[in-house]
Amino acid sequence: MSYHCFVIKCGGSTLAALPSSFFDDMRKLQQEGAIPVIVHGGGPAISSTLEQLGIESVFVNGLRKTSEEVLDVVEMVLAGRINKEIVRKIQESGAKALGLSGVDGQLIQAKPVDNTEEVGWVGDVTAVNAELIQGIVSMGYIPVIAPIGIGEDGSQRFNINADTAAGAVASRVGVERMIVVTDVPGVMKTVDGEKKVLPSVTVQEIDQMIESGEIYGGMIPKVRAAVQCIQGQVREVVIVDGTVPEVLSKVIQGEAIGTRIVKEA
Ligand SMILES: Nc1ncnc2c1ncn2[C@@H]1O[C@H](COP(=O)(O)OP(=O)(O)O)[C@@H](O)[C@H]1O
Ligand SMILES: CC(=O)N[C@@H](CCC(=O)OP(=O)(O)O)C(=O)O
Repeated sequence: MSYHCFVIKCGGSTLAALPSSFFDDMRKLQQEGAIPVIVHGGGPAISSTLEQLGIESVFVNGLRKTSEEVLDVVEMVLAGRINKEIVRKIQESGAKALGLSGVDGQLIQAKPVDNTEEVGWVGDVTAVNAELIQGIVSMGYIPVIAPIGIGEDGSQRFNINADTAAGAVASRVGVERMIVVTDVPGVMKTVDGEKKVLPSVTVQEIDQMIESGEIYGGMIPKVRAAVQCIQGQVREVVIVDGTVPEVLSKVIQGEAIGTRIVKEA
């Protein structure tokens, strides 16, 4: 795939806070020849809809325990409301967007995770229909992908963590870069009693920080997906705060922003 193609993972933590200028920046980059592919989350919206329905949210190691009932809500919220909200915002900026979930065109094929008895219908990605993504971008549309996977038999749906899904799409489409947009300015570490954003982290530092508990919760699947990506073709993964003005352009221009996870020399 094109050298200029990049995956943007938009976290549910920050979607509502993303200013319209974020989407204007995306349109500008596309006009300049970059090719954005979006994979989005929506964890908080799923949890609040479940709460309205009187269903408790349970997480096992950061993954939502997904019963058949929960899976219906996950698909409804991610592939429905959240996906269309992002499509609308991109269209409002003047760019073309096409929303789909991993079920459509068998975009994200998945199999049950190993600890399925604990977490239920949560999936790991087995294949990505990269040709479909290439087709959509060649027509000038920005693909907006909800992280629902489809099993090999074509009938079973799976709930996939959005960071994991974004990492798999980035690796398998063979993009240059993945930008993880979230609600913190990057991977943070307390040094001499002061919380600082790390400009870059190595795979070894990531392992140590998970071990020590300095990286926890929702940051764990992000750094794990980043590590997986950079072991393939992806050159760098950058974790940034989506509310920083022109954050996408800044990352692409190589400005010192957020936390970069790059291949070690
Ligand atoms: N070392 C760390 N640096 C920054 N954030 C961290 C770190 N460890 C854990 N976190 C948590 O990870 C959260 C981001 O993950 P998450 O809430 O799942 O976001 P998203 O919805 O964008 O995927 C941050 O808000 C923060 O609470
Ligand atoms: C298996 C699993 O945990 N899936 C996630 C999918 C959404 C997601 O990952 O959203 P964020 O990016 O906002 O965290 C969930 O059900 O919440």
